[in-house]
Amino acid sequence: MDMSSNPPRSPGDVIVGKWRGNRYVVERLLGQGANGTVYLVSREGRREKYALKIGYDALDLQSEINVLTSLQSCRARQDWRDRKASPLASYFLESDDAAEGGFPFYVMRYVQGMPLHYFLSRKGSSWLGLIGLKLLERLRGLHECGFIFGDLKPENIVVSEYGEAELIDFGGAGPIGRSVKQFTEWHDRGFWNAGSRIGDEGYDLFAFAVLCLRLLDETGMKQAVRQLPQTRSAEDLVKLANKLSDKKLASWLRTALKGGFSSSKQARDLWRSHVYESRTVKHEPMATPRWLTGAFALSLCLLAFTVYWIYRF
Ligand SMILES: Nc1ncnc2c1ncn2[C@@H]1O[C@H](COP(=O)(O)OP(=O)(O)OP(=O)(O)O)[C@@H](O)[C@H]1O
Repeated sequence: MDMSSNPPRSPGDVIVGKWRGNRYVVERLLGQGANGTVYLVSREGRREKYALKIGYDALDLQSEINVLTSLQSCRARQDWRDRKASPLASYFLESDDAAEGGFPFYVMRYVQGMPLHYFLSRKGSSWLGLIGLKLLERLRGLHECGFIFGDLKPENIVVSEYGEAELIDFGGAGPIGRSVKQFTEWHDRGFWNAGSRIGDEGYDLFAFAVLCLRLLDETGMKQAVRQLPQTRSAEDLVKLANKLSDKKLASWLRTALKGGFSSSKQARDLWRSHVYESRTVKHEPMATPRWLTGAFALSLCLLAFTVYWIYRF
């Protein structure tokens, strides 16, 4: 079913699920991409907000829903095993067909925040250590469930005010071992002649390394991308990594670009010990500034003089 002709929804419109009967009130448009439109909605009569996606193509949307439901049950198993309630367990809420118009849609957790590149340009790149760690944790969880994310790029990462990073848009996600179905050139291993487009853990780690380079040296990336397709290689990216002042980060990126990590768990552990912990700002005790010592001495003299002046009379 081609759903590109679906009319845009306005605030106050109600989307009713034909099979499950839930009613969602549209609050506003959250965003529009190549695959669909996402609205901020609430369940009629309730306060919680959700994100509701209407796709342009029913088959594409269905495959996204399939990935999300498989992930959901895998995460439930992981949480049961780890005896914890992961916030990700409730990422996917439900899918249904609209009672009016018949188009399929799905409802997911509303991730409040801003895309990664906005966040870092506002707060500074020193946050990359923490956000990178969270993202690698998300990727590891996904890989453990047998999926790769595929289309990892700043636009598909939302960061909350406090630095909580979340992946959105699972349109490019698919089972490990299958061809990556959706990717963005800059982040794609195949584009850099650095490996196949068959999804494996290294594919996401490569895309993650490019993401870091893009965020830290956008100019260098733009130059590297201008190479002729046949001469483009991971070596161009390694050169960019070598120019970074953070040598531990550079070394992590080189390993990811060369496909040197045996798993995303190993990549995550190394990021934590080498990049995150060494980037954490250490609060050194501050030396007292000279002017403050001078001002203190002056006020002591003034006090002594005032005391002397009072007792003289
Ligand atoms: N769960 C969510 N919470 C908050 N905002 C969201 C959520 N999901 C999507 N969005 C917003 O909607 C936009 C479009 O959604 P999405 O990326 O899923 O669409 P797409 O058509 O698959 O995009 P693309 O062209 O990048 O593949 C996102 O860029 C984001 O701003």
